[in-house]
Amino acid sequence: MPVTVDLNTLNITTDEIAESIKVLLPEGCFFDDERIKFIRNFETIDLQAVPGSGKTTALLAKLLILEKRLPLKSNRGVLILSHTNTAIDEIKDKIGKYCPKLFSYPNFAGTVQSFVDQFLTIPCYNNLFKGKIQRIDNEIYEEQFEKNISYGAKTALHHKFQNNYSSFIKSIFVTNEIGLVDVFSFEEKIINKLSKETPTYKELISLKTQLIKKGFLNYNDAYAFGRIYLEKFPKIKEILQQRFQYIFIDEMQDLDSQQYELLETIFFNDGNSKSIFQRIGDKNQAIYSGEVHTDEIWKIREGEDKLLTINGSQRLNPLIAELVNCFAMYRDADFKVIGKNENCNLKPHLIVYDNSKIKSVIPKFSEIINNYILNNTFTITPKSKFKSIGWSKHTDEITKYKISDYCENFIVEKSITKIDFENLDSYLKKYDTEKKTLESIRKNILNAFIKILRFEDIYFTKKELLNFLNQNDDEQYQILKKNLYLWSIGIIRQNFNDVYDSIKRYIPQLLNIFGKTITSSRNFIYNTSQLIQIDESSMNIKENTINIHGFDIEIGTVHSAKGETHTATLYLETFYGNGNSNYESQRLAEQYKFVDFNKFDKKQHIQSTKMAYVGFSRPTHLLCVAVQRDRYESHLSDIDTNKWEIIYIT
Ligand SMILES: Nc1ncnc2c1ncn2[C@@H]1O[C@H](COP(=O)(O)OP(=O)(O)OP(=O)(O)O)[C@@H](O)[C@H]1O
Repeated sequence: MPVTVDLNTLNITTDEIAESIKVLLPEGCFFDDERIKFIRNFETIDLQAVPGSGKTTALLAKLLILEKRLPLKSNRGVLILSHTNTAIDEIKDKIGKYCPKLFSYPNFAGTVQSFVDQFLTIPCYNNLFKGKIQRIDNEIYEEQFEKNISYGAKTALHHKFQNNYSSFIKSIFVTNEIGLVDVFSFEEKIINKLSKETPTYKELISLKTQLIKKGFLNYNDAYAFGRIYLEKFPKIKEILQQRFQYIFIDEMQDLDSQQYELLETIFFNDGNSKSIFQRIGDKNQAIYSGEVHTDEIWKIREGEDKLLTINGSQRLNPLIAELVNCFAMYRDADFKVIGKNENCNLKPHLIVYDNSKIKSVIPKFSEIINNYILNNTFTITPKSKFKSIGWSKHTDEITKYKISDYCENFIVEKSITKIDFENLDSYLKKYDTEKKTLESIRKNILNAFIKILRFEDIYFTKKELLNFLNQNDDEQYQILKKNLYLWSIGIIRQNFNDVYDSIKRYIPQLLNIFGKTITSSRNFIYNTSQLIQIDESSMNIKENTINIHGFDIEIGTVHSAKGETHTATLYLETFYGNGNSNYESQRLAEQYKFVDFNKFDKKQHIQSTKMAYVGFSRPTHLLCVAVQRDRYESHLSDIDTNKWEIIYIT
């Protein structure tokens, strides 16, 4: 018999909760009272909880239940936001097939960036310029900037900003009232030792104006237009509140300040919003985008019942949870990471290696896992994930450890995340080898074509290009489709050179459709890439994965593991920052000894503790941490062996 509850909870029944449990949780698991309280809550609140507490899972339960109440009255919608496309894809993967309405109009599920682009930036731009934005993309923006800046200004700016050149060119914006301004503050851009009278400063104003007018925006510009839109057309706030009745943001801690302010302004509106706005995450896990947030961006709502928490981690076992607890940066009076996963009771393992044995660390991890599989401590299922993670991908000095020192095959940019390569040849080599589908090769060839077209001042997305040909030139459309198929097959069959030659022969034909010939794209088409090796055998190897004992171990950054659940995690300590004490075991030696983090005045220690907090909190069964022997002996040798298993590689 369904039990109904009060109106604020949308009358969610226990049967509906039970149904969501069936979809989301392993056999025998359930949602306890705290989680049910959140699932049933449809008011403006924050949910803050420790890693693996099931925040995302509880949100999914709420969404599954909401699906049954769609469409909402007055055709209002549900807005689901997260930080990365991967996070949104995971939400869709898990509940998409049960929620046909939730993922279509008038609802919207996407990244914060995509929401801002679609609902603020594009309409604002159309309104102000009556034209079309070509692209909102950092890479294409930089490409256009480089193409149009004079040699003199470029040299002066490179000299001035050196490694910060790329962030500098994305930090400028132009307003009619002031001229060159900072893209975030809208205050006049003062550049040290570059007065407003210099040709370079003047060129910056005209170049930036020109790029804006042509519709080449970077991600920061998108927020600037968002802000302008709200200022010029304040009614838009109400329109968006009316459009979306419910807003859910997962991984809230990863928002940067522009995103935070914009969403607050629209959907909280100083408490006067028509929308229900729920923010879900864990402040202690704010490590997004390489820049670890050290300031507090997420201000928790004031007032009783505005903050919900759920206690206990469903992912972590009590021994791992006790360690993770020490790395938390923000802790209220009753804060504690409590491990509720009783499936496995392994202590965290410390792998202590001699310098010369650094390459044996990941194989050792594999061996440890294998032994636990052999003695049935844990079993492999299709969902099992084993991963080695570290913070630093780059260090300036070769003596300082980064992820690739542990595994020389580690590729910093995985091809699946990078769609912009050096030259045409690299597009043909670097397709998504994990999927090994014709589709991923076809996409890459099309990406190369739209880049070539861009070089020649023709701007299309892949879809737009195909639609254009389909509608305007059926013969060429059929030729391209057939070629794409043949080239993709050719690449799969490893006929790289034939395909490469055939594509080079076809390009003039493609450009000819638009009345163009090969000019600015020449180097891109004919140069061969230095960064990649043309090695036929590499095409069948899964990138950043090794397999020693019959199961895959992924290798990645701590950032890449955010939100993930692993069966076993190996945390590789790496060098980060300037000065001394740059490794986790140096900065956080006390926390390895189960002392709560307390270096609140040290920026780099704060960064390290957040990294370790995220990284150490991934596994359900086994956590291994790799520490080089000298650092172990000078910092950690007195750690409690009742709480750690120590394994030496000498
Ligand atoms: N009520 C539950 N009972 C048992 N297992 C659960 C429960 N809720 C979630 N889990 C499992 O716990 C793991 C972590 O869940 P989830 O990813 O939702 O946590 P999270 O709080 O969002 O994590 P993170 O803070 O790392 O983003 C998953 O494997 C999930 O299936």
